[in-house]
Amino acid sequence: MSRETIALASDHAGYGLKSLLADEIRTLGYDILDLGTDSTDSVDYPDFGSAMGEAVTDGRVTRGVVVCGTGIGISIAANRNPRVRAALCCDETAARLARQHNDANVLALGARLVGEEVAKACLKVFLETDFEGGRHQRRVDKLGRN
Ligand SMILES: O=C(CO)[C@H](O)[C@H](O)COP(=O)(O)O
Repeated sequence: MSRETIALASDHAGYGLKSLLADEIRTLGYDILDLGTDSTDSVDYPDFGSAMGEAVTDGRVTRGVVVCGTGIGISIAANRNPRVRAALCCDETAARLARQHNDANVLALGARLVGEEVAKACLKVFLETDFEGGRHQRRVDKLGRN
């Protein structure tokens, strides 16, 4: 069976955490599509949130992770794409519920706000938790029509 590819995107503030999460994603048994940025040189988070939206829309990936300083800007940028349901998470519970209730397809993290261990825990839960469907499916369907 082929391995799922998980896309990763960050700005300069998220670059370090993105690199760490790339290793973690491979360890968990997935492949990586790295959409940048590639260093801590200052860049603009909308460019990378939008790159994630394009990767989801054109089918290169079904899930991804975005990181900036707070996770706020890059999640706003990613969510401008109608195919993206990016969830900004600060703990494992949020990451689990983002999958179970919202069928989130992009995990957003704030590198300046969450520690590395919390970020790795959020990632693992995000990748390994299924959408519950049922009443939540109706609500997610409505998101797609807005
Ligand atoms: O968190 C962010 C957006 O929500 C950015 O990472 C942050 O604004 C970058 O700031 P600076 O240019 O001062 O490094």
